[in-house]
Amino acid sequence: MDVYIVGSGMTSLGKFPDRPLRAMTAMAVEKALADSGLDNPSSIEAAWFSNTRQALLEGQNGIRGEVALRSSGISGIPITNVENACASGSTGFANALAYLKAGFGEVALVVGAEKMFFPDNRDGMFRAFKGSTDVLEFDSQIDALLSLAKGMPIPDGVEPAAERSVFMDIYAAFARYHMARYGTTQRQIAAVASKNHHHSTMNPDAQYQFDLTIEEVLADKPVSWPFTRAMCAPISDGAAAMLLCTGSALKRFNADRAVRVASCALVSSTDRDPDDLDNHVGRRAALRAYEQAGVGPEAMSVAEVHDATAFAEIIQIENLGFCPRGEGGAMTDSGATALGGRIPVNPSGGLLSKGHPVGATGIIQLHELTTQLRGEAGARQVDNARWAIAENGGGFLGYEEAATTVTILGGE
Ligand SMILES: CC(=O)SCCNC(=O)CCNC(=O)[C@H](O)C(C)(C)COP(=O)(O)OP(=O)(O)OC[C@H]1O[C@@H](n2cnc3c(N)ncnc32)[C@H](O)[C@@H]1OP(=O)(O)O
Repeated sequence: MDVYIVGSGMTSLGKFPDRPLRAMTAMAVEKALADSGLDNPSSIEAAWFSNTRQALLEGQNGIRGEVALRSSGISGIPITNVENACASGSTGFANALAYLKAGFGEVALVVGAEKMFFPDNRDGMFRAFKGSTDVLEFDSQIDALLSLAKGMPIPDGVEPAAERSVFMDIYAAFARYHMARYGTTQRQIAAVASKNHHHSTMNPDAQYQFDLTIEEVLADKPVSWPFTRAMCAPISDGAAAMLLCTGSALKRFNADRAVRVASCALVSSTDRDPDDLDNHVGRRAALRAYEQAGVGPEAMSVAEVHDATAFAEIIQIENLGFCPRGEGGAMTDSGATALGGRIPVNPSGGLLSKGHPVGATGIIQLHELTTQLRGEAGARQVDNARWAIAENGGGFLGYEEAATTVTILGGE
């Protein structure tokens, strides 16, 4: 059974100390409903609500979805709260898709909302990231990662930032491993950041809309070597919402603007050998999504990948099969992943520059791809976009993200 995206909306992203989670949720839902042509939510049969940190930072309880959606007039229907670290948005999407494909209903809503910026609680703001790891095994897992990275030692005199998310250290260790094994350079990692910052100058919803040259990225404040601040996703507030329906309900919406969901593969990490990148969680998700959709990487027109750090984009374009293993840095250097290149990656500006409100990110990526496939992306529009792919990863377990979703849209 085919499922379609028939309504999509997001808030602008940024640091909004005066904007509570409920207000952002209501803004995103209102936009998605308006986009779908519905003037009220009464035909929504089930909803998924993705959020990772309000329980930690605001003492909210476990019924965030029921609470936040009530002000949008959504109640009485099944509402499922989703927490799967930075992959929460796409996990909600995968579950809504399964519900529709199984025939339980015809119209479903997926919402991701996150409030991360608490200027009066900076310590808590950074500490909350650790909740997306195995906190009981954390020290031994970090030690294992650091030993993996020892082939590329941190240069003398480079100090980490005093305040940072633990994920910047985790991704830095992965990056150093990749540098030692494949010769990836810090400059190539900076090139990803420079490209994505340039893309975000064309995205009015992006948190940062300024250009940064590779030299400016390299000269920014060190966070965790090889990363500077401009190579790290920022602290962001924001929300996104999406209405999905089955083919049988499509006639109730504007079918011309509907976007088909071709596949969606959610997988979790394994105890793989650290050198066995053929079984990397991102690679396994990509292979499964391509198989379900019946297409391969060569068919893709545009991608949104989870660049929580600039290095992450390098390994994920390898996992998605856009280039051979180890050549993600060289592919970035070639310009193939920039707008106008062979396969533009993160035309939205990516997490690095558009922003990364973690529980909402998976849906924000799909919002961008929906906009691209509809031909409505303005200055950042990818020519003749027909197939689009998103990769959304979250948490840390073993030697990889704890969860990864790859979703393919379009093809009709
Ligand atoms: C699987 C996963 O997805 S894990 C990833 C989850 N997300 C994270 O872990 C978040 C990682 N980020 C961080 O830890 C922090 O944002 C840091 C350490 C990179 C930067 O923190 P700070 O130095 O405190 O910077 P701060 O957030 O106060 O920003 C200060 C200024 O730096 C600049 N800046 C911050 N981030 C960026 C960026 N990505 N690009 C360009 N400029 C930036 C902005 O001008 C910002 O100004 P603003 O406050 O008006 O927005």
